[in-house]
Amino acid sequence: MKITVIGGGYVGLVSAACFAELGNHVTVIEIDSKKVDMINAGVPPIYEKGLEELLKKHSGKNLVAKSDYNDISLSDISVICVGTPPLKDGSANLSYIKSAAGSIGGEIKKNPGHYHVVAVKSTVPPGTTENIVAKAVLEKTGGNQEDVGFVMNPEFLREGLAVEDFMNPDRVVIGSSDEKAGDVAEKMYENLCARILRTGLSAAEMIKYTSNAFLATKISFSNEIGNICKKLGIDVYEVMGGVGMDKRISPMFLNAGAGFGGSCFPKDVMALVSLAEKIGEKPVLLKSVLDVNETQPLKMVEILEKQTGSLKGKKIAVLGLAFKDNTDDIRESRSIPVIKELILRGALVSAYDPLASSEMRKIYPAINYSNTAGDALTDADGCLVMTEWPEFSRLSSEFDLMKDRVIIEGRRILDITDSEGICW
Ligand SMILES: NC(=O)c1ccc[n+]([C@@H]2O[C@H](COP(=O)([O-])OP(=O)(O)OC[C@H]3O[C@@H](n4cnc5c(N)ncnc54)[C@H](O)[C@@H]3O)[C@@H](O)[C@H]2O)c1
Ligand SMILES: O=c1ccn([C@@H]2O[C@H](COP(=O)(O)OP(=O)(O)O[C@H]3O[C@H](CO)[C@@H](O)[C@H](O)[C@H]3O)[C@@H](O)[C@H]2O)c(=O)[nH]1
Repeated sequence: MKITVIGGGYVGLVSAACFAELGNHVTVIEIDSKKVDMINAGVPPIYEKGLEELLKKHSGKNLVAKSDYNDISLSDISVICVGTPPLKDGSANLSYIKSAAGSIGGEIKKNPGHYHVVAVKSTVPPGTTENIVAKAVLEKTGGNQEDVGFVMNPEFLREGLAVEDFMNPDRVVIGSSDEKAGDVAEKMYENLCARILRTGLSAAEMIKYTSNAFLATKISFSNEIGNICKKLGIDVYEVMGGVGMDKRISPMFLNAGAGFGGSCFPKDVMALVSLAEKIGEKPVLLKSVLDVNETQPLKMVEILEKQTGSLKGKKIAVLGLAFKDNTDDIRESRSIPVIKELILRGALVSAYDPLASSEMRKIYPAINYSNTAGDALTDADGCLVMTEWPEFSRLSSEFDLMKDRVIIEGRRILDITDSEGICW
């Protein structure tokens, strides 16, 4: 089928490449012309495992990028994948969604009699597809509801594993305004072996927020238990290993340490808090999830300073800048508040990340960036491990290069014994 993907970022580009791999004809509409050129040249603007291979295979054939919205109503479905970043009050900024929906509506108007589905894949608060997207589209089409259907099809991929997650989803949720619209959306996935859940529009929107809030809650819960365990001298990883063996709990997302970063968990929990407060609810638990996550990285610096004494003038190696492994994305990375605190306390930061140094340089141009973990560790008075990069688990003799072997583990990734490193 013919699919138009609006927005060529993490979700849009990965979805577009995977839809092409599934045998569809895909057009990506992206307002950033640099990204358009890169996509058409088969070069991914972001790092994501497996994406380059898919672009090389499909770009210029059944995957094309462009900046204008012309002719999109000739495709069967438009899938909106633009950003929904947080506003100052924590609520989701829906201006990109509104603008994309208006542009789609303008094109649908030019092609009467051709049925087109508008699907939202971006994470949006309940009611958005119906009250903002459909409204913006129908305003442009003059209220013609015959030729258009609406779908909310949330995306659950994780960065770093995006292609794999897209191709092997636990479920595909399709919320729709009516059966016909939902059937068109379901067809996009027909070559994928996936469990499909059909719901209403608002339920699909809420499933996405609730999934992220629940996963973030598991992490903050593990961090709180980890902090208690630490005071009691108990290994929280041993504890959570046992807890996660209960099928009702599952072992996933119970890793304590530096807390959660990324463009989704912090933003989506904040948006849910903001939404709850607007309708007169007191989201006590969700607020605590964010509170625990804010203090967690600073705890690492406090533990470090307890070991090293004053950080003033001390060289501190920060291993890992990306918010998680296998990505160059530093959005809400826990390294950001940690580096800020280290600088405030007078430390000399020496950072290393396999992919994300150039991104972090935009925020902290004055700290030292090393080309290897060994360089960052040489003569260091202390080390903080911030990202679960697999290459860090193989580090060993590199720690001998430190002046003092003070290692604070934020991700429990190192293959060193507990007596050598301090972790949750
Ligand atoms: N990043 C993830 O892992 C992930 C996973 C699931 C869901 N989501 C959700 O998906 C949405 C997109 O996230 P992302 O990380 O891909 O964002 P992103 O910022 O990487 O990409 C958004 C893209 O949309 C483009 N854009 C903005 N307005 C446009 C317009 N009117 N027309 C065409 N292009 C436009 C931007 O230039 C940008 O390239 C968000 O709502 C996010 O919460 C993200
Ligand atoms: O046990 C854990 C697991 C993860 N993390 C941290 O949590 C953050 C998020 O990790 P992850 O969920 O793997 O990556 P994201 O790409 O942010 O994916 C989340 O956010 C996406 C955007 O909404 C969703 O689509 C995914 O389902 C959801 O997992 C990272 O900083 C991890 O280091 C922990 O601290 N402990």
